Amino acid sequence: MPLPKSIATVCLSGTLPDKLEAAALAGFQGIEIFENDLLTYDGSPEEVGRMCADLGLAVTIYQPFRDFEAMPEPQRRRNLDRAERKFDTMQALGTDLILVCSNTQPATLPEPERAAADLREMAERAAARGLRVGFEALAWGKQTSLWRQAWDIVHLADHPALGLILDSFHSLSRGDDLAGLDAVPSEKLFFLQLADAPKLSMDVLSWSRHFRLFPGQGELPVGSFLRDVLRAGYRGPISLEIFNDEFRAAPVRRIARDALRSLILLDDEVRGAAPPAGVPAAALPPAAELAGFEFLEFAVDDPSRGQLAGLLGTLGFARAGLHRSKSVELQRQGGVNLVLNSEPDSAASERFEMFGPAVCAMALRVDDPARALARAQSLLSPAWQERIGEGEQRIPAIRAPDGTLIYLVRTGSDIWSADFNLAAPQAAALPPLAGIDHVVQALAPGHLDGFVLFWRAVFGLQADPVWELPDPFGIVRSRTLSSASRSVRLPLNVSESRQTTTGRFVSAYAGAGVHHVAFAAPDVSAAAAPDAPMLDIPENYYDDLAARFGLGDAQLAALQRGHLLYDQDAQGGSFVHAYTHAFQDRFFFELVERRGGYDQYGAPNAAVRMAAQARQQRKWASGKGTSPNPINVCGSCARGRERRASRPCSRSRLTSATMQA
Ligand SMILES: O=C(O)c1ccc(O)c(O)c1
Ligand SMILES: [Mg+2]
Repeated sequence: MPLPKSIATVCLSGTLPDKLEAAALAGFQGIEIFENDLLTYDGSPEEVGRMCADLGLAVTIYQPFRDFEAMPEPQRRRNLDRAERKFDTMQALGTDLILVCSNTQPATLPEPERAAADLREMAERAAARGLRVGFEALAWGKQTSLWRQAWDIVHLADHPALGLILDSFHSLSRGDDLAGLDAVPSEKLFFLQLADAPKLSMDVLSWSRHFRLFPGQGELPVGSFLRDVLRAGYRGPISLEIFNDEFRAAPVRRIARDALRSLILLDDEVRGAAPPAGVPAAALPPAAELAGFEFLEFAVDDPSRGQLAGLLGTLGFARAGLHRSKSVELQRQGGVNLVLNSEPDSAASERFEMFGPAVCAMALRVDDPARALARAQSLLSPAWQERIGEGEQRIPAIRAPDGTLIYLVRTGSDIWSADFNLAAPQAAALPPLAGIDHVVQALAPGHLDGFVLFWRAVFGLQADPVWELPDPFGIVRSRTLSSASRSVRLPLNVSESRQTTTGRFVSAYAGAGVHHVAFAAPDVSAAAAPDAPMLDIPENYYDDLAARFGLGDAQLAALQRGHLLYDQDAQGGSFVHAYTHAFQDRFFFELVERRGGYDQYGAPNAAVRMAAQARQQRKWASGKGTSPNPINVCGSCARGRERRASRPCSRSRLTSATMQA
């Protein structure tokens, strides 16, 4: 049996009914009613209680009750009167548990005995109505800020209707752990709130109120926290309490689904390898073993298909096959398969019509597609059944949060000969590419955490901490996901600015999508044809390289000649890479060579790349230079519709932003 799952209304956006409906729809069994959500709602607590019951949601807790314990008179008496009124509210809502968070008032007395006496009195009054009181240490509480202090008070008060509430954020943000929790009788563990967060150095109150994340999105050891709580005998609901500015501004159903996905994953992780005694083992199918990308698929129309094939040709790609029945071709270079799809009335054409040329699907090599699909479904990612023609094979698929199709291909299987007329292999013009090294996605603001969770949960990828990359027109935040074997690497970029290369891509594309694809080249300096449209890198960059790494003149000259960028890691590994110009101001390609176990992405070079792209973009926009890819972009709104000169932009004047080739 999975643990019962609950969520606090404060995690979600919208009105109280919106929040309740979204929580129920996602599949939660319980809801914490956050006081502010009730105070600002214009229905009675009875109505709210009925709404919850109709939606099948148990009201797990009413919270918070603030600044209660250890106050001098006359506040002490007033607080007890206030408690009685909240008991009325609880009874109307249909919950028996209230959360008292530790007092933050400067006037709180430093007397645990007084705190215990007050909480005992409150619990006595609660018990008279069949209600219970749980005490939680806020990390910034005036006298009580650690769970052990809260427990000492609860222990001292010694009332059956008074217990302890644990909140992972308050403990983990302080670097505290749960050593000693075994000594707390399990019936005294009244409730458990879970929250993750990125590691930030800031005051803990602001950190808590704005930057909490769902478990699995941040960097706190929430899994081992939960494991310890279960070991101590807690068997109540696990409840999310996330204060996050982005979540409160996002569509409520998306966030509610992310929330439940995070708890399903956490529940599974905790019960996976070594479930605490008496807790049943995990039930999710294990994550797939990934063996890289079988292909990426681009949505194109006929003209852009030819143009894209042209650009790919400069990197040594050649047409390796045509689909038997559809307007689809396979471009191949060594171990890289790219599918160009211009079939009308398909998922690809739908994407193309909305956004212009774009990656519409990726195929991952997995050890067991059926198991990978079952895991995805358990984690709230339903199967996607793409329309297929008669006699064509069906490849299991799901959709990423941005709608990109993710095909699940059995490692080592041949998916090509059945549906494609394959050309006889030709002598390659350039040394073969080893494969797809990484695929970078640009996300709209507010989408990073949801994407991280999706990839971590469904495919078991690991997430690195966030990097901040300076674009000339704003900051790009980047977080990389990768499989343990590093066969799949997915950096995710997000930018608040619409002017950064990430921001311009996202606004042109009206959402998220693949922004660049990096190919693994055994020798980057030989991986592009002389006519490949490679991004110019300024001389200053090479001067700095010489200074930073002490490279010899010949090596520097070779790097500069090839428009190559360079990085080294502390272990002596190095990275040589180069970028193409963007295709139709959308996505671009990178060639990368990893030497000596280098495991990063050349982040120190990102600023140089983004500045070069911005410079190139301006050149084209001002009519200087020739874009390798003909495109008309609307100067003011930069939307995808403007890809065709013949179709004027509905939102503003169409300007020919780049020269026609
Ligand atoms: O930020 C707060 O005030 C607050 C209130 C109630 C909680 O349970 C909590 O963890 C934090
Ligand atoms: Mg809490």
